[in-house]
Amino acid sequence: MANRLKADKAEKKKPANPEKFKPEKEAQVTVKQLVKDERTHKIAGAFALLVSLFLFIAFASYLFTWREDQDKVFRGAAILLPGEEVKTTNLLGNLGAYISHLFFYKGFGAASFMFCSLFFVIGVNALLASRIFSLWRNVRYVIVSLLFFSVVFAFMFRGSAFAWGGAVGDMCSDWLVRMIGSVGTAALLLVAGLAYIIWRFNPVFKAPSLGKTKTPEPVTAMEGATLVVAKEVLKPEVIKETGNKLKDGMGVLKKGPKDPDEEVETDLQLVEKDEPVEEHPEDVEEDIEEEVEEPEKPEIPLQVETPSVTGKNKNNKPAPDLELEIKSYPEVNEPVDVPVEEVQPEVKPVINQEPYDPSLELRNYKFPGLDLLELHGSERIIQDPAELETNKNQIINTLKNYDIDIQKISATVGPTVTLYEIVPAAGVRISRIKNLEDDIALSLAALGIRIIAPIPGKGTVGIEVPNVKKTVVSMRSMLSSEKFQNNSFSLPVAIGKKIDNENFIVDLTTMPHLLMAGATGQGKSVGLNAILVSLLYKKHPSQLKLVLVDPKKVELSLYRHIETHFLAKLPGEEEAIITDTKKVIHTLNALCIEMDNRYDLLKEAGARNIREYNEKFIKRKLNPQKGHQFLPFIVLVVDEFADLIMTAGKEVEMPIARLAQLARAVGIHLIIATQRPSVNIITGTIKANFPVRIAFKVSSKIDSRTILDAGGAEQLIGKGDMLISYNGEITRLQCAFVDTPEVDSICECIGTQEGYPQAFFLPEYVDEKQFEGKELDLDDRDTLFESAARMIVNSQMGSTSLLQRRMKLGYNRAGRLMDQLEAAGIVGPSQGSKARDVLIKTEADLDQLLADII
Ligand SMILES: Nc1ncnc2c1ncn2[C@@H]1O[C@H](COP(=O)(O)OP(=O)(O)OP(=O)(O)O)[C@@H](O)[C@H]1O
Repeated sequence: MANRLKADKAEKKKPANPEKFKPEKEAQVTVKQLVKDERTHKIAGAFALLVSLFLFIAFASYLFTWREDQDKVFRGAAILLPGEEVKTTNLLGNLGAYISHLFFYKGFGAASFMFCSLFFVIGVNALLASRIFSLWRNVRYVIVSLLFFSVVFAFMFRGSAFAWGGAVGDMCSDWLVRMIGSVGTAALLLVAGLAYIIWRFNPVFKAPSLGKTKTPEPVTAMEGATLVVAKEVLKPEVIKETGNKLKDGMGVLKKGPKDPDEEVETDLQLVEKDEPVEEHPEDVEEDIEEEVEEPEKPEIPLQVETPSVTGKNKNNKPAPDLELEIKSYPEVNEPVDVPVEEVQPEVKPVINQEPYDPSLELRNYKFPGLDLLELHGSERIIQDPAELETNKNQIINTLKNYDIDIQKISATVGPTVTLYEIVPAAGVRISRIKNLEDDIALSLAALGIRIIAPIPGKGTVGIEVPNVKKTVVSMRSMLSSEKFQNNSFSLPVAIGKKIDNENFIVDLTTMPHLLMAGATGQGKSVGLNAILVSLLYKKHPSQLKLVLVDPKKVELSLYRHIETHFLAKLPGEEEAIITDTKKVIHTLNALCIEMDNRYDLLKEAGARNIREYNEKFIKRKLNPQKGHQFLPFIVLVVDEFADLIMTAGKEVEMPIARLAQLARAVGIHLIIATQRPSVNIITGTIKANFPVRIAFKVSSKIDSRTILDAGGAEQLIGKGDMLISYNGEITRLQCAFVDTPEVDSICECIGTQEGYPQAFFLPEYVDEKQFEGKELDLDDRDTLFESAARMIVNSQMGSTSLLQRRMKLGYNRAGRLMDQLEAAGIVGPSQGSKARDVLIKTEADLDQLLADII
């Protein structure tokens, strides 16, 4: 890799004559570079494996040939000299016999087989250029086992001619017997063996219950309890080991940097896996520190972190609650049905005292299973030590060219990019690095480099470099995560993964609206699908209604199957998914009416928001006869907002702005996407009302500023790489990926189940302009005149707002109807804020009156 670096430099100088590079490149390789070269490591690895095999065969053979060869090998290394006549019977000849003799007879006896495992571990790690096994833990095991087993064997086979315990075992065993006698030695060895087993496996001992004495709950009930107990009774270092052990069980190994035993000897050692786990995003974390060797070109240690899924386990100590998260992982493989919170298994007669159950009408509704989603490739983050090393060196050298020295550099490997976090040397001003941003990006010359100087809240500089091999973040792994399954969010949406692998799952109600922009083909539609799918996995049809606007006519059409379950539309409309601009205006205004109506309901109920209102309704504190009803959340999704603004301008912008300002409290949330993030589309009004904004890759810095008020989105690398501005912070995420066939099968799973008789109706919106200037004329009665009259007579309440709510009308139309009812003599004149008197008392009288005037 060092050669490659040099070659790169050479290329820059003499691009015209590549023929000449090779000899030059070869000539410049120094011993140090050779030692660090990955090819050297591989050769060393292969050699170590060979040694392991050699020892194993020689040792095994020694078990059978030692007697014959013993007198020959006693002659020492001389038997290895050329011209020596001695011939041993070991399968690996004189060398095999001599080495076995050294290890067995003069060393550790039969325990010497442990050396084979040590060389095997070294060989595999070096050959595969990754830390398949933990070297230092193996070294520890080998040392302990050599000592323990050599003593045990020596003690057990004291009279045997074969060197079961070797010289070391014999010596220790004899000493112990002299000190504490045979019985004492046997007891000590037994206790030591047992102590190790307890330490390693932490078995649970249950006391037999005595009579009626209450014994505490067995801690074996769950692993978590075991860990807690272990933590209480063990020393800190034991706790650490236990934590590691438990993690190891899941194929994850974590190194504790503060343990001097575990200081790492090489420059870049990244992932350690005891057992590879295929399908889970893993927590792998390491700290690697190294001394600065040469003052002129400091070797700066690179800390590599692939932090925990929660991202909180950054100090390399076993996180107390980590185990719980890990325990939830296996569910990734299995279909996990989203808990059906409000669906009751049995049909119970509705008794007024019982809480109201909004899901009762579709009580057999089954939430889609996770098996409908796919795992797109392995979720394991791919770390290439060579890539990390090259990038590290390039960053250090580039900054050095600008006279910027570095104190420390660490790397966090994310699904798409790696964040190199730099602590500049004392005296280097971060603003200097900021000013050199473009030059540094140019020198690093990789597509998609983003420099964050400084990283908010830290005195460090971040450089994000795209990974050569990127990991797709599957929707399935997001939705099966503990954080998604067990949150109390009203509208949970799984958006993607942060660079530290933490799942970015947020409550849409807290956003409360979302603006998404990005050039075409960069992952917007996938992002919208990810949000919609998250909602469909968590919400019952009674709790959520979607208003889908799709001027492009293709992106959201998949959702037409769930019309009678989840979609809302204008009464009288055929299609639930709105594609026509004129209808969009009607729909937006209908949503405004719905919002006003909901505000009226909330006011009457004395509730501050939809949650309080629904709680009261569920507790049957609100009278449905007075127009109260359970209010589902409504999410409006507009895919391609630009088309609408271009054709309808203010007519679209105004209701959207009004909804964005006011609709949150009544449970209406907007998600708006556009591929043209220019200032005439994302106007000041829109921006001011959408505090949470997502940018996929855009074509210019100006576009990025239009969306995020900051640059950066032009440097993203596409395919779901995104920046989200949330709570005033800009975070880079890899958007969760859900493919069209997956969305299709989810919609089909929902669509084939029993739904409501029709889609959820939004209030009717009639363009008020059409009534303007018209005389009140009973011959020109509103089409709803008769039903309005019946409703008023039945309820005996001459209230315009009741008319609005029950019949889902706008204020103007309801007012006009009321005037017509007055003209017909059904209600009395307006009495200010009080309801009008109803002059017709029975339906029979009304029939009479209607017959007269029609
Ligand atoms: N999160 C993701 N992970 C992996 N690949 C992705 C992701 N998002 C998008 N892609 C890839 O990019 C392609 C384009 O994505 P998508 O259709 O969402 O783009 P778009 O921005 O909606 O485009 P348009 O505006 O033209 O509809 C997808 O087909 C997929 O191959």
